[in-house]
Amino acid sequence: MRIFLIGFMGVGKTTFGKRLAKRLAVPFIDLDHLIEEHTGGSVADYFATHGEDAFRLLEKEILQQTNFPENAVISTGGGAPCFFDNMDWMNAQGKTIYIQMPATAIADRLKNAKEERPLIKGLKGESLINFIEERLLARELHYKKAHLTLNGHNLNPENVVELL
Ligand SMILES: Nc1ncnc2c1ncn2[C@@H]1O[C@H](COP(=O)(O)OP(=O)(O)O)[C@@H](O)[C@H]1O
Ligand SMILES: O=C(O)C1=C[C@@H](OP(=O)(O)O)[C@@H](O)[C@H](O)C1
Ligand SMILES: [Mg+2]
Repeated sequence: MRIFLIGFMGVGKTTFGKRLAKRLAVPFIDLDHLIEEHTGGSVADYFATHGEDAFRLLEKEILQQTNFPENAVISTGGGAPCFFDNMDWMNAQGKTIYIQMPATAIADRLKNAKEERPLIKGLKGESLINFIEERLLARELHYKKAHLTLNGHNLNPENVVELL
């Protein structure tokens, strides 16, 4: 089975994706990592040099033009499902799993992981939480189209296996 993990920055898509892939004994693929292989630099560098619009175009191209294995766990960047027809595309190509967490918990997770995330780099405290709350509200329209929703607080590969 081809599984796409989606959800806001910091909910643990990359971390949990690796564990889930290991449990299912299938390859793990991170979309941001594919983009970085393609550009030869970091996502943060790409944002800084080319801006978000160019990143979204590239993200779509890499997502929709990669021949993902039939059996794989793919973690996506938090914005990927929210641009172009990426969410419908993923829903047609595999099983989509939305990892859900409240904004305050996401802010906690992101406190020490901001540098590599250009959208939140300069934010802290209330302004970080406010930014996450606003974006999450808009993005959930897309995230909620996922086949399955999991609580990001207690992710366990065993539970997912039972749901598949
Ligand atoms: N289950 C977890 N419990 C606590 N911290 C976690 C957990 N999963 C991920 N993290 C931490 O949260 C941050 C974001 O995780 P990451 O997997 O990169 O999320 P995403 O890919 O969704 O942005 C990292 O610092 C990571 O170490
Ligand atoms: O939410 C977003 O728009 C982004 C999330 C990041 O991935 P993670 O969700 O893995 O942090 C990365 O793709 C880029 O910084 C933009
Ligand atoms: Mg990630």
